[in-house]
Amino acid sequence: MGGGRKMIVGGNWKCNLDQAKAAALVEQLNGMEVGNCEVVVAPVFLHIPMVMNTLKKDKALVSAQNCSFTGMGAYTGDISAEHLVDMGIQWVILGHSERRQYFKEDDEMLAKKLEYALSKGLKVIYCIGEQKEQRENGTTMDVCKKQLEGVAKMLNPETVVIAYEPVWAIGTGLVATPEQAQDTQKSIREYIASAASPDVAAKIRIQYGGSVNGKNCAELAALEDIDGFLVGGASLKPEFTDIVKACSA
Ligand SMILES: O=C[C@H](O)COP(=O)(O)O
Repeated sequence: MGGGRKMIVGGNWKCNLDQAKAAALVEQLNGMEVGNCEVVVAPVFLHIPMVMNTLKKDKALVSAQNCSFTGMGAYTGDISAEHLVDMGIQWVILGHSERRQYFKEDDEMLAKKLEYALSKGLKVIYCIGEQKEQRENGTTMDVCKKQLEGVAKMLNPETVVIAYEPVWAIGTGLVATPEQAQDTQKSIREYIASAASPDVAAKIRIQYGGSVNGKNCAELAALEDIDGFLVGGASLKPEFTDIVKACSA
């Protein structure tokens, strides 16, 4: 939390929850204190209309977890940015490591997705982060720079949030130490200053993601270059409201 940037917390529900559980979670979210924190939650596509109809907009907005690199057309199984906009959705998560790993989305495709989504007026949480062996062999920033270089000129602080998610920390309980998270996010901001501009770097929000929970969030939220969180597992539980609270001061 630093530089006058507004904190933003995302709840990425991934491919989880049936309708009844998603509805119960919305009920909890409707009671949370958000203060000055911006909150978005990303249900599975099929649940988005229900969540949009029941989630109070002064608590959280709804995000999609992905969208196509194309517009509408003959692309079986895909969902375009135009569909999201038509549904009143304002946010989309792009480049999550699970999309990179299981669906083979590479930097080139993700740059196309980002460009297309932004051109249709969506706001984007754009995910980057290194694998375990890359952390161990000291190439974390090489990886993050490579993931950012093709999109650096598209980084508008009004419409893009970066989510730094070390892959080894996702769903493992191995949260990055405050030093690892702060040092990496500071370096990411320095890279953005050189690849985009110092003004963009100062204003763009960088979330941390990877095993954030109700207990470790406060220490991480206090760090200069952490502007919120992208939360997976804990976003499905009541403790998500504690994470938002830690970012709401
Ligand atoms: O999008 C969220 C991240 O993948 C973090 O997931 P996690 O909080 O379950 O580690």
